[in-house]
Amino acid sequence: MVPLPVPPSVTAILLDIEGTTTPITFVKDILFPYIQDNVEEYLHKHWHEVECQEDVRQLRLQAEKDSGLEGFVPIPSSTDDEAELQVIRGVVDNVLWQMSLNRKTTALKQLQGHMWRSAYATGKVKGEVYDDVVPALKKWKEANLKLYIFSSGSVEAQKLLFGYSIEGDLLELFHGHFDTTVGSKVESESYKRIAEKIGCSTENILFLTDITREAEAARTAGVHVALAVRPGNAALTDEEKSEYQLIPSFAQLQLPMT
Ligand SMILES: CSCCC(=O)C(=O)COP(=O)(O)O
Ligand SMILES: [Mg+2]
Repeated sequence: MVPLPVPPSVTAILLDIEGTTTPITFVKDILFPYIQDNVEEYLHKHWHEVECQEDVRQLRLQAEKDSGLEGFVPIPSSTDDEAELQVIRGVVDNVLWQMSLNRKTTALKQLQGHMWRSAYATGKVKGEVYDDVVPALKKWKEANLKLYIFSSGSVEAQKLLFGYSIEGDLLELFHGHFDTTVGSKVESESYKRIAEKIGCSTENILFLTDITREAEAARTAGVHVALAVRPGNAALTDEEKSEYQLIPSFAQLQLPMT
């Protein structure tokens, strides 16, 4: 295992989830099918609740932006009671359409986070993390590094995954969580905003992710980056392999003075 020295300027480690702390298969084979199988029932059950109506309002706002996209599925806008079933059907179809494209819209991610609550709370689902993750996070925290998550999954979804993980409640390891409300993961500005919110410079942050476009955006902002190479992640080109530091395991990161 080739050690990767953490630059001495780094005081915070920012972590992606899917493909970095957690297998892509957990998201694709467990979390997403849970939404696809339960979204219709969930909407019927919670339709008149404030939170659910706010989720639907956000999905409608997103749908207005998406109307020009190929295959776009609209959400009917009737308030008539009789049409309620049709509106719910429209929301279901819109959610399934967005998921078929693996969209990362904030509206979709908020609804998903709310839906996963009961899956985790009832023990139907437990958040998966790779074996090397918890020992490394503990070591980094002991070395006074601050640990943050940046995922397209909503902050609530992130907290559920780590709060109800196969390794127990891991939330105390993290100083904070960021989602797409701070901006897209493929835009440099998002990383500058995160640094501002943490109260540090971008060069004080090391971002670990499996996606080259995210790494590139972070690097452009002045953030240090390394690419997580995990089983089942998308294959990297030779150019990507030569351009980025690669880490198959968090154990590879070597802290200064260790
Ligand atoms: C943390 S919730 C489940 C993951 C999810 O919905 C997602 O879109 C993963 O995105 P990431 O930015 O962690 O790759
Ligand atoms: Mg990822």
